[in-house]
Amino acid sequence: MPQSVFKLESLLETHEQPFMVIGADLHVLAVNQAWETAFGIAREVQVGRPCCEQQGACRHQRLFQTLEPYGGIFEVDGRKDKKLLNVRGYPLLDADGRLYLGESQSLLHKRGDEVHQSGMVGKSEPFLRLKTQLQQAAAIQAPVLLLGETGTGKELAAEFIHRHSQHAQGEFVIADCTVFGEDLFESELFGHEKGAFTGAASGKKGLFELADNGTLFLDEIGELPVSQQAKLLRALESGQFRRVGGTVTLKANVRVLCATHRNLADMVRQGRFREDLFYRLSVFPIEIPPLRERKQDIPILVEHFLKQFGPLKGQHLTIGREGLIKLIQHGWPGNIRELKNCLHLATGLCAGAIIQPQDIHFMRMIGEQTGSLAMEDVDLQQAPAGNGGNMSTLEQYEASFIGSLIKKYQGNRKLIAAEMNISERTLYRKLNRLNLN
Ligand SMILES: Nc1ncnc2c1ncn2[C@@H]1O[C@H](COP(=O)(O)OP(=O)(O)OP(=O)(O)O)[C@@H](O)[C@H]1O
Repeated sequence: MPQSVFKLESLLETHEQPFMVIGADLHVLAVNQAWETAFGIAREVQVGRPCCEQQGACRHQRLFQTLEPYGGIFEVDGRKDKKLLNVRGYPLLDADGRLYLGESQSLLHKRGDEVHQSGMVGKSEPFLRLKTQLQQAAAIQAPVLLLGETGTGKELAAEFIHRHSQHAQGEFVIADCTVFGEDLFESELFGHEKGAFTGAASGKKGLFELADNGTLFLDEIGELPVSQQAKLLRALESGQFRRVGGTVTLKANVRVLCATHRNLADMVRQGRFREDLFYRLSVFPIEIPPLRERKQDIPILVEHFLKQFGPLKGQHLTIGREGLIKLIQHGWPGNIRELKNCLHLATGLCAGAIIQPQDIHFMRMIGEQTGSLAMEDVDLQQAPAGNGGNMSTLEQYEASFIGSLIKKYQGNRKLIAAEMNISERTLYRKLNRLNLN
């Protein structure tokens, strides 16, 4: 494996979704730990295998030809059974300009016994209020709209409601609305019959059917194209739908939960979200507070994540007092996901069994808030004393990666942003931060 890809592997580990890197020869180059856990296959077995059964006539092959990122729902073979995945593929370039394919593969549905067992952790006032609301939501049937910034735990909250509801024995099906373009939405949600459109070689159940007697979680509902919103509303109101190309009306007993990081009420005012669907979905709105407003949860979250990451190092990990203070002083724009990723990286960088300040690196963002909680409000009792040191390679790595794209595209930001699959605005911020302007 080329040296630069080897370095990428440590970045893969900060990815909480199953993630795979495929080479231009259509063989698997790397997978992360989340992938091993989701599929029950060790990386030693998977690395070096062909990318998929239809190798050569597959989505991976197409990406190497077109360089176009893709998204959608695909069926793949797991160790025990076939699994439905929400897939996103991106072209990746290493520092030497070599092209790879990175694919995130999140499981679309989880049976009761697969649903997150580790649960939600927290003990702050805002967290306990949230938990009470989630318990109330689980006890009734009303549609729930989970609101909150990215990484605050909306998906985990939806799982919590599912697990504590009367639908707990059914499936928990996750539909990521960001992958449904105009064409995909109807066939993915309601299914299609054989021959319904070009490429429909066989009939397929939709997510509504898969979630029968369970819960359908529509994540990022604010991203659903307006043209598709009426179709969703119709199905929610009648509880009935038809597969694309089908003549039979189907019914499914589904609890629907939605989440968004957007202000849907504003979107309604701007005509980007249907008012009738907004009222239908937001009967019980639940706001998930950002981490900066519940910093009292940081010590217990740190302990929780270090318990998960310790075994990766074969060690019981703790954090030094200075390290914990550094975490508490940060604003956490990426919320709990950012904290988790930060600790994952710190686990890798930490030389001993105690995480030190120099092991902790933040992704900096412009306009970041620091939070209003005073240090003395946070219980530091559990933190042992720490010591010092230095280092940071993550930003250098990012800078050299972007530098190679600047060279490749002669500074054309549109093309660079497209290749990195980020907005031009985000690229602009990164360039400023990394002094690449
Ligand atoms: N209270 C919590 N206790 C433990 N882990 C948590 C908690 N809240 C969130 N997490 C973890 O943080 C990560 C992000 O959570 P989640 O995916 O639910 O956020 P989200 O709000 O749905 O994010 P996005 O809007 O970007 O999809 C996950 O790994 C989740 O397990």
